Amino acid sequence: MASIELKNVIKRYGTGKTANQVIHGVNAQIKDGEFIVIVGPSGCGKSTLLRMVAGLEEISDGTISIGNRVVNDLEPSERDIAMVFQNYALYPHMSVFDNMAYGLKIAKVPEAEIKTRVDKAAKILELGAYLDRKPKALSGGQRQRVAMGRAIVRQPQVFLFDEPLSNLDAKLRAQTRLEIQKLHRELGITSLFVTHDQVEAMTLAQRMIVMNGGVMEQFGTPEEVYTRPATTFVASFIGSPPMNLLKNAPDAKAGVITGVRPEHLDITPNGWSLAVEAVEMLGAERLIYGRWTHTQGNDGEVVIIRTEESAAVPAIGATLHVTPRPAKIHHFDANTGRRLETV
Ligand SMILES: Nc1ncnc2c1ncn2[C@@H]1O[C@H](COP(=O)(O)OP(=O)(O)OP(=O)(O)O)[C@@H](O)[C@H]1O
Repeated sequence: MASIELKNVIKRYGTGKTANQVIHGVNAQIKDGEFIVIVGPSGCGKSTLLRMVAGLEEISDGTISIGNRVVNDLEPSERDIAMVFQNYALYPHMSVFDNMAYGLKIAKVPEAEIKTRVDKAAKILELGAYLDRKPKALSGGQRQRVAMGRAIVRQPQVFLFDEPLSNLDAKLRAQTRLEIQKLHRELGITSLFVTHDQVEAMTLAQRMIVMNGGVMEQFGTPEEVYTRPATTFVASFIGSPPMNLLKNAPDAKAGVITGVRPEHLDITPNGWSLAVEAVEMLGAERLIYGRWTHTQGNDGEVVIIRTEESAAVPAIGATLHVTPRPAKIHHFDANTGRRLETV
């Protein structure tokens, strides 16, 4: 097992005038045994970051260390990592056993040792009954587990996961998420897990790196990221529906964005005045969309309120008053998007 350190890591594709910088100086210290999720929208650079740790992409500037050893110039095979890909990358003509054993055979691990390690991984992943099958005779979830098994048997210092769950349906994704958590509890191997799915990030991460446009916007526990987002981007990316980010709240100061999550707005006799535009029933809860009544014309700003499904349903067009819970109000600089601690 090992810690991982990223120091001012930069990635450029191309050179000279055509160079395109896609990672803009990422700094992060990952502790030995931590499970870290890198999350962000498509194109934000999360795969590039992971592939630089893996050694599949060159690092343009900065350093990456694994277990106190700078790995910038090391081949992937020298980094003591194992990677699980989105498409599993299994060999179709090999049995499950051989798929898991392949890397060890190449590394000339003795046969008895290979068998011990594959059997142990198969037991952990409940693949024991499938060792003779070919990948095509497995379900998507089972293939996924074989891909993980292949990573486990290598006994690496670090696991790298690149969207490993995105080919699974919603139910299997939720189930595999739990299996990955269990695996991490049992093996305790430092892990970096890339996803664009905020629910996956929130549920799997001990700490998460939120990326946007090649910049690390925040690095913190899911709780920190949710309760104290560092920027308007993080506030709107994590949480569904997203945090209301309001320029026109009645009590707002110029240049300050007021942030409040839909669940932190209470319907009260007085308070912010909104005209109800739509109501959505989501099962256990209801979303109400309201537009300011105090701004002239249509400023495009809609406030979302989350209520319990048992709460009274307002009529479309009715005026609704809501009050944000004082301890749950956030403020952001309208220019930089950064969190303001005092307003
Ligand atoms: N080989 C390449 N040459 C030039 N630009 C690239 C190359 N690979 C990736 N990029 C660019 O780098 C940026 C980051 O890509 P990356 O694949 O890391 O994003 P991502 O966050 O993993 O996205 P996704 O979730 O869609 O996979 C993108 O703008 C992409 O177009």
